[in-house]
Amino acid sequence: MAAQIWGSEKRARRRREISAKIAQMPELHDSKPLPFMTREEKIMESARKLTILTEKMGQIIDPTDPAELYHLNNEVLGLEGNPMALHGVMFIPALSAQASDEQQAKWLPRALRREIIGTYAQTELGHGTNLQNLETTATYDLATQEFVLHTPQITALKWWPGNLGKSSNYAVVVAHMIIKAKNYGPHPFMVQLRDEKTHEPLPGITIGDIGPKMAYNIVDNGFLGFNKYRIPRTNLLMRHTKVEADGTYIKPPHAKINYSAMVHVRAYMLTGQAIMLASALNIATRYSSVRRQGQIDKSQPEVKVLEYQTQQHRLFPSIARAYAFQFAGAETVKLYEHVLKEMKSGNVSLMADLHALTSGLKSVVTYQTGEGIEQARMACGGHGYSMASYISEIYGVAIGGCTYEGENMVMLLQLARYLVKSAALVKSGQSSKLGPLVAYLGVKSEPTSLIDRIPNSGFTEYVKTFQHVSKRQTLKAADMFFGLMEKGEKREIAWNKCSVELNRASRLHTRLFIVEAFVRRVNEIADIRIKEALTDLLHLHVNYELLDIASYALEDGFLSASQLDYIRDQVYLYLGKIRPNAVSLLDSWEFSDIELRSVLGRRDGNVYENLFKWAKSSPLNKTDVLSSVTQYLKPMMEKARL
Ligand SMILES: CCCCCCCC/C=C\CCCCCCCCCCCCC/C=C/C(=O)SCCNC(=O)CCNC(=O)[C@H](O)C(C)(C)COP(=O)(O)OP(=O)(O)OC[C@H]1O[C@@H](n2cnc3c(N)ncnc32)[C@H](O)[C@@H]1OP(=O)(O)O
Ligand SMILES: Cc1cc2nc3c(=O)[nH]c(=O)nc-3n(C[C@H](O)[C@H](O)[C@H](O)COP(=O)(O)OP(=O)(O)OC[C@H]3O[C@@H](n4cnc5c(N)ncnc54)[C@H](O)[C@@H]3O)c2cc1C
Repeated sequence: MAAQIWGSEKRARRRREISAKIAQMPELHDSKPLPFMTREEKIMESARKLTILTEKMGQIIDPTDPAELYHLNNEVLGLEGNPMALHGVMFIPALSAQASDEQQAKWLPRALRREIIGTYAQTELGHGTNLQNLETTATYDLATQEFVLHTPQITALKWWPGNLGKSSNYAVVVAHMIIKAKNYGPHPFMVQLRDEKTHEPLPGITIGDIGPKMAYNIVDNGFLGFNKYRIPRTNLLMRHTKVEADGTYIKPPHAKINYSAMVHVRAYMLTGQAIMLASALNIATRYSSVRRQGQIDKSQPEVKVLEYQTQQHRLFPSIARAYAFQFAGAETVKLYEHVLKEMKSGNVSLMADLHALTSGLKSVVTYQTGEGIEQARMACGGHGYSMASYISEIYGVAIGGCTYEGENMVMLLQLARYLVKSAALVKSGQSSKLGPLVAYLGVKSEPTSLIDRIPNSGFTEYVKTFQHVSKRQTLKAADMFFGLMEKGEKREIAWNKCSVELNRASRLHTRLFIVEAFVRRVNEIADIRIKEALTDLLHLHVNYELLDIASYALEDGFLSASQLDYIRDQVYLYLGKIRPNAVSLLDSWEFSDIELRSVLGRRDGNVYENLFKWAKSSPLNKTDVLSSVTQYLKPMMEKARL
């Protein structure tokens, strides 16, 4: 099963080898539990480990393999981030995709050797989503052949970029490029921020940390202002766009090609989300098979809480989602790598499809991951609320994904644009022009679902039902939009008035894609036992998801009330079937105790003894009487006693 999760037997084996090596290297372990450290201590600890990794990484992993890098990162540095997180996740990908060969030769080896640390600075205090209204400017000075970066007012300060505050000395900065008074829109520039020897900010640069956040507090998200700060013309990233010495602008082959660093993270982050969801569920499911509370049969001893159907209903559909996200994520990364290769050789025809797909997936996956982790926390009762579970940290980090790389609602609306265009093709009889991901929009569906009548259809009837509801909602939302415009409403106003319905279509379309990716994977599996276990999980997934969106299928009678009962019964049936495999389905992800960082989720199940040990190690327990008591509470009580 680990081979299914991680993509191949070799990958699963490599993960085990890497974990085993790390287990033997105490210098790479947390020196104490992260929840007991201050933010400064955590950053220090993380930087300490980073320097060891820079020396020894080659002995542990293949540093050119993103999956191995990511595993090493999760084990050693953890999911709260690190002082170089953006260096690997966005700075290097931005240079790789957007810098010319010559620029790459100059900067990439330095970045890869870690001579310099970089980040990706785009969002501003006043604008993040709406890139067209970013305020930072890069004005070309023809006389000196330099760009002058400037922050015209406080709202134009770069705000949020990870590791910008304190750690990075370089950044890819997105600014509006102005040449001879003409604004060419946002473009990426390579900018040195700090002196390479002293790490002091360079003159003309105001920079710092934006303060603590809900999670991710090892990352120094920062602010940055420019005061007429000059960089050479050749610091504009020029793989796709060029500016010649005389100010001539050569436009890129696709208007949004400079957005590739965002698409990179959107494609890769799905796996990250699946891992976080599976981690939280691993903790909750292991704990649920240790925790005994109450009796189902009063004549019997207390049961493991995992025996309760409500507990299973709370956890198991999310286990299925974690697998589904992992499989959909693997497909998306493959597609992304393909499109990136094509883009490098000038073929940009697949960019729109990739953008639409990653926008929808990013939104649905982060939202449902957040939901699943929160349920996992509650499933652990009181101990879930303790930082000893580590679930609250996982939750805080995971839901950051609902916001970064494009706020979820906004990204769903991006997918909706693509769906509406596709609906227009269907309506104008041009279904043959639909791309493969939306081809179903042009296919006539049956009058009713056959889910309960052809139960062994290999999930075909389920897929058809998802297709039906997605198609219907897409065409309905598109009709609403076109209808408003026909009545004379301006396009943007009409769009806004339909946007809730449009986003519903985007979610349904994305959920269909996730189901299809799960079905595709299960169909490929040769090993009978693995196939059986995953088929059960897929049954739970399709029934649970369908129940969740049933109103869309009920309203036009595609599903009947009795079919809904059938679907509900299937959910209960598969909860019971999955119960014996539940812990194994999560243990198969092979998270080490080092990586999980959870007292509740330990592999050995020795929860209570370790919770007590953990509590005793709390800094508050270093002394029996705190100074807050001697200074304030004791005098107060004494005064009251007089
Ligand atoms: C050993 C230690 C090492 C540690 C490192 C580990 C390394 C591991 C390496 C690899 C593994 C990676 C694993 C990653 C795991 C994930 C971890 C996550 C870590 C957390 C990091 C967080 C970092 C966060 C960063 C950011 O948030 S950066 C800022 C992101 N900002 C946004 O996303 C802004 C959102 N806004 C937009 O995208 C746009 O403004 C817009 C909403 C799309 C609108 O754009 P605009 O220009 O205004 O467009 P319009 O003119 O309206 O036109 C729309 C038009 O354009 C098309 N379009 C838009 N975008 C694209 C695109 N990207 N591609 C193609 N087409 C695009 C769109 O479809 C429209 O087309 P139509 O008009 O035809 O409809
Ligand atoms: C943990 C974290 C890490 C980050 N790292 C980086 C980084 O490394 N580099 C970087 O540059 N940035 C980074 N960001 C910033 C991030 O990319 C932005 O916060 C994000 O893109 C959302 O933009 P915003 O904050 O402007 O939200 P806003 O756009 O102001 O969103 C506020 C609300 O307005 C709604 N809204 C906005 N526009 C529309 C619209 N057109 N239609 C409908 N509704 C709309 C949204 O849906 C939301 O409900 C990070 C953010 C976080 C939380």
